Amino acid sequence: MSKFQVLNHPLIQHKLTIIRNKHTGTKVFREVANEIGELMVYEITRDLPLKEIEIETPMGKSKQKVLAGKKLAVIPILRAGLGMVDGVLELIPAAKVGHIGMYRDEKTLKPHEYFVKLPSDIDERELFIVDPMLATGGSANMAIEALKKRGAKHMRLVVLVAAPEGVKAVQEAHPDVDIYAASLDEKITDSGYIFPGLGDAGDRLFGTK
Ligand SMILES: O=P(O)(O)OC[C@H]1O[C@H](OP(=O)(O)OP(=O)(O)O)[C@H](O)[C@@H]1O
Ligand SMILES: O=c1cc[nH]c(=O)[nH]1
Ligand SMILES: [Mg+2]
Repeated sequence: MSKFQVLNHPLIQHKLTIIRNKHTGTKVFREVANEIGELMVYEITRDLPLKEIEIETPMGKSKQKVLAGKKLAVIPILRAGLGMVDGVLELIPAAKVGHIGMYRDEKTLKPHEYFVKLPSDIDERELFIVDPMLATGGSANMAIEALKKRGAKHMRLVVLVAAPEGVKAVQEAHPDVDIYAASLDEKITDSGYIFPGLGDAGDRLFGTK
């Protein structure tokens, strides 16, 4: 069974409340969603490997730590996942970015894949799949399948708001994929939205409603 972890850092929780608020407009929503993405990646990269190199400080030679150069990639699930990418790249600017386009049928809630473009060495990279919302888990599961089909081996799913149903669905289908969320919310409503959630993340990010 994969790990599911809620990142309880006070800054993450405070910022999540800002974007949950229906009175928060597109500009602030976009800024704060990216900030949360950045903070979440800070929290989950604590296990990145380091190596020692020799450098020279103004005082003389010394062995010091740098990242060991593990290859990383950020994979936003379009559209809403785009709202976390810039935040992630603030901390890991050398990461490659792969895109997976997915939309959920409003009636059936079933996901449909419409675009996949990934770094060619996807099989060598540790992937951070980002999407603000994990509701039924259908979109995340289809994105993970699309990645695995193309050779991806190591990936984690990073979401802002998760519903219990979505966490269970991903854990059952992909026990090798750890899930990180800023919140585990109560439920999915009859219309397929997470409650209390934050509404339609894509529409709020891009102002399409
Ligand atoms: O867990 P699920 O039940 O699959 O729902 C979650 C998905 O729904 C939203 O995308 P949406 O289909 O609204 O597309 P958009 O990002 O283009 O708005 C969201 O960004 C997730 O990808
Ligand atoms: O609450 C939800 C569920 C799916 N997609 C969203 O954007 N919001
Ligand atoms: Mg949407």
